[in-house]
Amino acid sequence: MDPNQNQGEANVVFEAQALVYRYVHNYATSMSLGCALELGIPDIVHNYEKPITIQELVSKLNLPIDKTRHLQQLMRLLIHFNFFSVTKLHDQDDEGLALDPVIMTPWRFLGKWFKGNKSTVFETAHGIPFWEFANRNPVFNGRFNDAMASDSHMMSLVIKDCQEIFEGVESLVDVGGGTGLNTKILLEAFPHMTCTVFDLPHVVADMSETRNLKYVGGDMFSAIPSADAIFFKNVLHNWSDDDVLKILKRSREAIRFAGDKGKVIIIDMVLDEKQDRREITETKMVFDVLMMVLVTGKERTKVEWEKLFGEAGFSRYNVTPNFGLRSLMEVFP
Ligand SMILES: C[S@@+](CC[C@H](N)C(=O)[O-])C[C@H]1O[C@@H](n2cnc3c(N)ncnc32)[C@H](O)[C@@H]1O
Ligand SMILES: C/C=C/c1ccc(O)c(OC)c1
Repeated sequence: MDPNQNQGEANVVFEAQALVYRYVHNYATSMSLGCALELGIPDIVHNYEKPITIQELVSKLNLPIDKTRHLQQLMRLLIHFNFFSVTKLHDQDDEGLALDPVIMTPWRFLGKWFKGNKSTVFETAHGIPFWEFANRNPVFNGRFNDAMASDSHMMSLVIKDCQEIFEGVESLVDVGGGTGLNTKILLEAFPHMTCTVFDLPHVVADMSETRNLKYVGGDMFSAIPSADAIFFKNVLHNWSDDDVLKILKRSREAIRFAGDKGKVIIIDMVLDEKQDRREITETKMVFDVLMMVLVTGKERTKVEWEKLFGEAGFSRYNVTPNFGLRSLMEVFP
């Protein structure tokens, strides 16, 4: 037998093993990252006046001195993954949510769900759907809403790049607007606007309103308050095509009296395997499956979005990409 051929076969096997090891142990990266956040490492590294040494980090963290080399191991992994270049981890407090047992447990039920007839994986694991769970568990509800709000820093960047999209708008409803941080940021840039944050009653209970910021509790499948612009950020990817169609039809009704000014503004992911870098597509596909596991949602390609807009009776739309993972879509009646 040709010894080279044997070696070739061995290589294929070892390559396959390395690939499987890499992904089957992916959670080690998540958990190490979670540990760094739990210990408050990003803030210490960021606030230190010069590059920090492991010894200094150990003493800042008040860790037992014999943990020094283990911290070195943890940090080597995280630095290898670039988490500490350009203060990436600083000011981002939403990653913790992904490691919450409420979010992680359903993954163990994915196979069972495939074979069963529950509508979501989350329900297979927890017995009730995601939004119902949030409604019944104030602690998780608070944690989830805070994590969602921490993504709002992207809103100031959106506003900076998309002034003209909001300029003619006099009234806006932020549907599924959570605790309202996105809307507050929008109102800082456009103080003449009148905004309504519309979300489930348990999310908007006890929020303090101002002259031009109101909170309304309700169900977007029943009715959406009227305005010039209906805004959805990170909402439609939570829902199936049938559900998005219903929500879009409600949105069309809500802008019925706005005339030429009426439009729907959507910030969500657009899958684009051809244009996006491989890692970006990877992250979007992970979110796609995450939406399948937690709720009844999915991520969509431009063609899939377009089909829904058409079916809901809208006549044209445009897409502004370039917000990292998210794009902004304007949809017109
Ligand atoms: C993923 S969060 C997005 C929050 C916020 N828009 C943001 O970008 O951070 C989805 C929101 O939809 C809300 N939601 C779920 N079902 C709803 C319904 N039937 N009617 C109105 N809002 C709903 C949830 O309570 C949650 O605040
Ligand atoms: C861990 C991340 C969870 C998450 C992120 C974005 C969403 O829209 C969402 O809705 C259920 C959940």
